[in-house]
Amino acid sequence: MTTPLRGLYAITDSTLLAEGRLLPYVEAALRGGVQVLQYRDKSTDAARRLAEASTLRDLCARYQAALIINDDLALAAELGVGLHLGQTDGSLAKARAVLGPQAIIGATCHARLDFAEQAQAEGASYLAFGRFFNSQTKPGAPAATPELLAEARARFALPLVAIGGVTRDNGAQLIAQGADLLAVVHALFAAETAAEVEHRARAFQSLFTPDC
Ligand SMILES: Cc1ncc(COP(=O)(O)OP(=O)(O)O)c(N)n1
Ligand SMILES: Cc1nc(C(=O)O)sc1CCOP(=O)(O)O
Ligand SMILES: [Mg+2]
Repeated sequence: MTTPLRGLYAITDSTLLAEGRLLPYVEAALRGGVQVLQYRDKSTDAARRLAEASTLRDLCARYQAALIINDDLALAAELGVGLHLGQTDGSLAKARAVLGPQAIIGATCHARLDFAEQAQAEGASYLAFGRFFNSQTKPGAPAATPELLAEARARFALPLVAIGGVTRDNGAQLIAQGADLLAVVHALFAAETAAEVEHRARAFQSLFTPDC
């Protein structure tokens, strides 16, 4: 079954999900309706990264969500899952050749439509733009405006991801401007309990249903 590239896109954070929170918080997010999960871990502990990502792959499969690995083509290939690449994370065309035509491969485009053109030409599955708002997770990421999304929407048929300081309150305007997926770290996972994560995920998902 193919995961639809529309809805809430949760991204893990090794600080917020430390001390045993990774699995219960991610499972709560999946129960709440997360469609795509990105494993984002900047550490160099390859054994832990493999173990965690492998467990997340099985968890995502149970909820029919897609797992994406941030930055690490070798890990994505080993697990047979998707990959997200930034502008300095290696060749998208090579990743497409290694992972095959069905793999979900995302590309960071910041606020640059020319980066998006390039990513599309190299075989990207989705185009990620941001940061749209102040981000506690990545405060220094280049800024983008919601209007840029509308321009991208007019130009590209690929799914568009909006990232950076996205919350339940500001997400609707990004969807209105053309975002298919809202990528979120802090507003989802900076929670006291797993139950709160599930509640937040449902609230984000409701933005994508017509009756919200
Ligand atoms: C969905 C999504 N969009 C953008 C990014 C940022 O990627 P990148 O610029 O490579 O930065 P890091 O996340 O690697 O710090 C992303 N991870 N996911
Ligand atoms: C990993 C990442 N990349 C960004 C970009 O703009 O490229 S913003 C970002 C962090 C997103 O986390 P939060 O939802 O907590 O702001
Ligand atoms: Mg990266």
